Order: sequence, then structure tokens, then C-alpha cells
Amino acid sequence: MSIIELTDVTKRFGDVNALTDVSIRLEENAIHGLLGRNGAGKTTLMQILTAQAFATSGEVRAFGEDPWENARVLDRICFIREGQHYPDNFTVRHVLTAARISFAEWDDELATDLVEQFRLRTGQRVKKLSRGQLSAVGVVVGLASRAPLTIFDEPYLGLDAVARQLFYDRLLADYSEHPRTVVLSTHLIDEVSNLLDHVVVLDQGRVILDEDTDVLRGSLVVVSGPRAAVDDFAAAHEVVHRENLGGFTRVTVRGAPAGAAERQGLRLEPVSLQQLVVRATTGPALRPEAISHPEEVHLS
Ligand SMILES: Nc1ncnc2c1ncn2[C@@H]1O[C@H](COP(=O)(O)OP(=O)(O)OP(=O)(O)O)[C@@H](O)[C@H]1O
Repeated sequence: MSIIELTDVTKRFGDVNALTDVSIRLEENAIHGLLGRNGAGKTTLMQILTAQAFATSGEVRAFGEDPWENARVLDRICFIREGQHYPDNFTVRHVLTAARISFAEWDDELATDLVEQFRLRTGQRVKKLSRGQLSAVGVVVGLASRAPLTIFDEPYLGLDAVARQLFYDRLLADYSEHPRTVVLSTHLIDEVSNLLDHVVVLDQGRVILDEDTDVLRGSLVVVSGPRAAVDDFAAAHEVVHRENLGGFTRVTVRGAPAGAAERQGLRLEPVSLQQLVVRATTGPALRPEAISHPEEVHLS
């Protein structure tokens, strides 16, 4: 079942098209990655989903209903934004108390455990927290809310590598026991690629990739080796990207059968999710019209 349905959603800020004809369906009980370069429209999309902004045109449905001023929908959504603002006198304890009141599925035990693991002090004023500690508070609220739709917009800013890993581990562990729908917007794609069931990539306000990660993982392979051997192999495949370095060539091909390249003494490497997103957003490589005319990149 789709928890989120956007149909032809466009959002303009003056002459800036933040979103253009965005149509996506996000399925229930899955972790969705919302990816894209700076200014791609990710935050705008999340704001529209959570009724913090109006779409200029198009239809928005969350849990089958229009989210605008709709408590039935909004009570089931937890939106953790980067740099969340709290009242000046709030301590971490106040934030947790407010969250407990706001979310029906809130888990106090989980919150207490996470506070300890992230080394937060509940009596500390939120405005005195470091950047990473503030992000940790957001992560604690997002996880312990167990909201049926939990949205994290770059939740990791300032978090050290240990704390980020803790977030990913706890998200996965809690999600396996309490499945729900999670939307995670991030630039640290490789760090989260194992968490994601599905990705939506935005570029300049348009959806350029909307696919399950299982499908994406097997979709492209990099084959490298001596130029003549690679060219020979590539002739029978759809080439979406090529790099030449002297007599050495690397091509990215669509769905190469495992073993075929290795038999010809060539090297085969999977394309990471991050590379896929970079390919999708930096050139025409993943667009169908580019497949028959692969770009040549000469490295010096
Ligand atoms: N309130 C606003 N007024 C004017 N333009 C805006 C406003 N909010 C966003 N924009 C513009 O809309 C576009 C999309 O911005 P958005 O914040 O959604 O991108 P993003 O993908 O979240 O970027 P980042 O990864 O850098 O956070 C940008 O060009 C941005 O400048």
C-alpha cells in the first residue's frame, strides 16, 4: 500500500521551480532514500508532504488523505529537520516530554536507552548543545516516536562517525522489530545504502530515478582492462559510461552477465549506489537516449 502519493506536484518560489511535475508513490513499511544534489528540491518535497508548505499545483496524499491541516494524517508523521528549533528555555528532557505527548507510539524505554548511547544529558539546555548533540536529539525523537511515517531530513549534521553508525544500526534494528515507513534524505549515500529499500533521486526539482535498491544494485557494472578487450566485450552490451586512460579503458555497462567479462580477463566491479546517483545527476548517462551514444571521458 502506498503511504505517500504525489501526482504532478509542482512548487514555485517566485521564478524558482523547486519541484516540477513530481509523481511518486512511497510504499508502506519500507525505508526510502530521498537523494539529490544541493537545491534539488528534497526539503521542499518533505515540507509539502508534512503540510508545512503548499504545492503550487498537483495532488498530495499521505495515508490516503490530503495532509493540509489534517490531524488524522499529521499525528502519524514525525518530521526531523536539520537544525530543528526549540523554545529557548527547553532542556533535552522538555523535548522528550513534548515528543511523548505528541506521538501515540512513543517508546520511553527506547528514548532513555538512546539518550545514554548518544551521551546526552537530559538536564542540558538545547541551545547550549553542540551541533552534533542537537542532531542526536533529533535522531532520538525520530526513532523513539515510532511514528508510522518518520521523515529525517539530513539528520546527521555534526554527528561523528560513531554516532552516525549508531543511528544507522539502531534504525535498522528498531525498524525490523517495528516496521514503519521511513524517508531519509541524505548526502552520505554510501553510508546508508544498505539501509535503503527504495530510492528517489531528484535533480533540479524533477524525479530522475525512482527505483528499488535491489533492482538498482544489479543494474550497472564497471568493466575494466586493456582497451581492445574492453571494446570487444562492450560491443555486445549497453554502455552508459566510458573512461579511457592510455591503453586502459573502464566502461559502465547495463546488467553485464557475471562471468562473461572475467572469462576475457577483464575486471568486474559493482557500481555503488553513490556512483549510480552521481552518474544520474552529472550527465545524460542513465537516460535512455544516452545509452546508444555513450559519452567518452578522456583522463589525462
Ligand atoms: N522559501 C524559499 N524561497 C525561495 N526559494 C526557495 C525557498 N525554499 C527553497 N527554495 C529554492 O528551491 C530549491 C530547492 O530547495 P530545497 O531546500 O528543497 O533543496 P534541497 O534538495 O533540500 O537542498 P540541500 O540538499 O542543499 O538541502 C532551491 O533552488 C532553493 O533555493
